[in-house]
Amino acid sequence: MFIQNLMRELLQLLSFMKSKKRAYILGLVGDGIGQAAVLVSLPFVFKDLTDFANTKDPALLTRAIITMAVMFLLLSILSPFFSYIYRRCVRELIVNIRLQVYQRLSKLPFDYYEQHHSGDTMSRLGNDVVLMENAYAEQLKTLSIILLSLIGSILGMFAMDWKIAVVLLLVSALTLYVNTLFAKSVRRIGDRMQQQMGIGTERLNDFLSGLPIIKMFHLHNVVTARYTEANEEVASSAIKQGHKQGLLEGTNFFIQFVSFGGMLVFGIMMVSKQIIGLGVLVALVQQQMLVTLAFLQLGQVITALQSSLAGASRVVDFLKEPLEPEEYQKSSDKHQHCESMLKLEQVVFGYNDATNVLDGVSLRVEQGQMAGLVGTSGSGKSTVMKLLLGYYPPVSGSLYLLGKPMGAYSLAEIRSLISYVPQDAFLFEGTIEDNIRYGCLDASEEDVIKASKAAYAHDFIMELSDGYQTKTGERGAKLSGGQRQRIAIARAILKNAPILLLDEATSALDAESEYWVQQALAALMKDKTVLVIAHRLSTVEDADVIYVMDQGKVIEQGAHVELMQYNGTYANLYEVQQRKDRAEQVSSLELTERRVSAT
Ligand SMILES: Nc1ncnc2c1ncn2[C@@H]1O[C@H](COP(=O)(O)OP(=O)(O)OP(=O)(O)O)[C@@H](O)[C@H]1O
Repeated sequence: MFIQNLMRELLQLLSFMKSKKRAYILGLVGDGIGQAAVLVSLPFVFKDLTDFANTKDPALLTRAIITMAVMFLLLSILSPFFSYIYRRCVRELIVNIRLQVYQRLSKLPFDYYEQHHSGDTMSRLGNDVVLMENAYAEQLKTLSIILLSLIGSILGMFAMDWKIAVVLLLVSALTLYVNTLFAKSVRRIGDRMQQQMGIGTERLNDFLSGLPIIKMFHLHNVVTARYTEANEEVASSAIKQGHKQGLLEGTNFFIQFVSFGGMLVFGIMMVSKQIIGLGVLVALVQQQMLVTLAFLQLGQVITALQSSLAGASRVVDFLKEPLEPEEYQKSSDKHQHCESMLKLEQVVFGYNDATNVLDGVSLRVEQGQMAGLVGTSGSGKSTVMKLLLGYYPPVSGSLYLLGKPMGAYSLAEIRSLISYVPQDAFLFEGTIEDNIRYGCLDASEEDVIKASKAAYAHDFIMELSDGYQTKTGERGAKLSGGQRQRIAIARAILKNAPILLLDEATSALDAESEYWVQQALAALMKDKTVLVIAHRLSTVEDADVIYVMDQGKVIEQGAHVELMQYNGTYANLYEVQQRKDRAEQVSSLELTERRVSAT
């Protein structure tokens, strides 16, 4: 069963080579034959030399010298050649696998990213692919040399004396059995260790992305303890693995010591009774040592291969993750039409089967209108955006864009119709120009500058040391929150999609930054159909229509004045926010007065 599984996984590993499989096997076996041939021929050379010492027959000496010369010549010419062939295949394959992992990562459905920690994925791109590379480049090569020298040595033993060869083979079978017994549990520990390393990477990732929060809340000890815990678990598994390996090696040594000792004693007795010659005994001892070494290495390489196969199978699993379909979910209403630019009709949706996060939501935004989406935290506002972006299909109900059901579009088309500006403006590592151009990759330099001017970003960009070529740093860390937002808005302006989804930033910007961001947003919204999630209700006071959400339902809708007159949830929320704003203004005034009087 173990051997079957091992073979299945090895074949799976080889299947990745696809068209390069033959070249890889040729290189591997060619290199293996070169190295194994030298090892296997050495006992015959020793036999000839020993017999020459006894008989003084010069033909034996000549044969020994020619055999050695041919073998070493083969090794020095052919081995580097074959080694180059298979190493090249491995390098190309690993680059390709990394690319496949990366490409799959970018094409997975949205819920994959929400369900999996980025550290786990980093671990697959890093640790697991390195383990896979080890399997191709090192362990399979060692395995091929071991197996070839094992086969050669066993055949050599039979050529010397078949009866002794049978006894030695039985000992070898026992060693192989013990090795496979150990390898199973080492594999289990290897699997666990890979998972724990993944958790360690997740925690390291959290540490790096959350560094400002860690410093602010003095969480060093907490996060270090979490990382140490993951690290200690890896260490404990590594110790267990080391313990098993030690036991395996000890057992192997014991078996081989007994067989080697027995071989020497019985061999000398047979030589003294002239059943076999001294040359044959010397060659058999050599072959016995080779077989011993091969089995010891076989144990080690199978153990190491277990860890690599565990890594490889995680990569294989990842590459089997279903991709996001190119088409949006098909529905029977594909040919229906509606007058609105954007519409949700009785939409029901839940992230899992247990609860509905949206429970029959209906809303519409007409061409050129601005609609606000407000409500308590967790009421489902961002979920509405995710459905409009095609990240998730609804359980029931219909969504329309530009008068057509979303099912009439491909996902790429849906996303080309929409510009989405999230709360946290994300910038990629690279220059400011690159970041703006992501809105439209064909845009000229003039277009980029025009969009930046419209987003009130041009002036501050020109004040930076390298202007548009300034590096943004990881996630835009070298820029302020307001600057990041204006660059993200310039990107959206460049995209020029007819529908705009905005998630208003809740992060406190200073009054000046906020002013410029508002100006940039006004430029972005011009002539667009806009749906904006508003956390400060004052931002949607001028909206054509406001939808108030609560627990996955739209509970009120209308213009600001109408909703205030209705005196329901919206009016209540508005009053609460006004009181809060007034209280904040008073306390900031008091603070300023205290500072003035203190000076
Ligand atoms: N990926 C997810 N998996 C499971 N549940 C989720 C997921 N995302 C959101 N939810 C749940 O769905 C509900 C609605 O979340 P949503 O983010 O849409 O609310 P929201 O109104 O935008 O809240 P906020 O104003 O705080 O951003 C919440 O109960 C939330 O816990």
